[in-house]
Amino acid sequence: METNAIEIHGLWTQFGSHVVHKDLDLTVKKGEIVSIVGGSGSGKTTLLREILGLQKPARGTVKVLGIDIEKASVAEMRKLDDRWGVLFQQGALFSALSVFDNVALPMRELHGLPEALITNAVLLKLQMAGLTPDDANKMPSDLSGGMIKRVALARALSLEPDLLFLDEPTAGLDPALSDSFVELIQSLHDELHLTVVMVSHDLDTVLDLSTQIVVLADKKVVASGPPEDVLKVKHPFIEDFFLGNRGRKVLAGLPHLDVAKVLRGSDGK
Ligand SMILES: Nc1ncnc2c1ncn2[C@@H]1O[C@H](COP(=O)(O)OP(=O)(O)OP(=O)(O)O)[C@@H](O)[C@H]1O
Repeated sequence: METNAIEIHGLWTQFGSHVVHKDLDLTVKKGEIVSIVGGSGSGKTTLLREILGLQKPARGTVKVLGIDIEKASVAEMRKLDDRWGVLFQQGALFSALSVFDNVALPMRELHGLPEALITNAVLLKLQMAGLTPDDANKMPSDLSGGMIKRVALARALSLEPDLLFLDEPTAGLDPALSDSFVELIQSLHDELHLTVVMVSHDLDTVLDLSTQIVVLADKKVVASGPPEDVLKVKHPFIEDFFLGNRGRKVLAGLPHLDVAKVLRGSDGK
């Protein structure tokens, strides 16, 4: 059985003459919570789209759960679709469908399961995402931003994926909602043994959740590994993003990261 959830080798991405990724390599082991970080335009979302087979790289190979995305047959891609759940930045609920029908949609589309089974599964997914059975009959227009994210998460979990992709999961949430969403992702990861891959600009989310941080810069992965290792890599983006004033404050609240002690020790704060 494969131990890697994702393996990318020699990936090039080009739009016209604009090279976004140049000979990029990346490995994600199963069970990790991975954050992809990088400056604006560094190609984070594009990389996510290439991993999901929504966009074709100019060169290189992308394997997800052992399947080469480019060579995959329609049947293999369908199987992969069943094994991953995706939460895109624009929550993307169908506005004409109730919460229940939004969450049920992937099950109805892919499996033709009996309705009684779907009902039980939808209620369970809603509960997992911190919603109540009463929420099932609501329409998306009745929901707050935080609830929309939770419904979208329930839908991403609908086919019991092994892999969960999240694009900016806490964007647009206030700090309290963001914290509870982070806790939710953590507990889902722990309970369901998911591999989670997310793109995030949010330092708190990245440092609270990640077991692996992947830094995109200079058209490739310049650092990848546990947070305490990545924070020690000397690179201008890493220093700006993690070790500026804001980053130091967040790190000071996370004593489990050794690097925080190192930093506090190094400048006496
Ligand atoms: N379909 C496309 N056609 C042309 N250029 C594109 C296309 N998609 C992305 N790009 C370009 O590729 C680069 C990477 O874009 P991408 O959205 O992946 O970056 P990002 O790291 O996710 O950025 P941000 O943090 O701002 O969301 C950008 O310069 C973008 O303009």
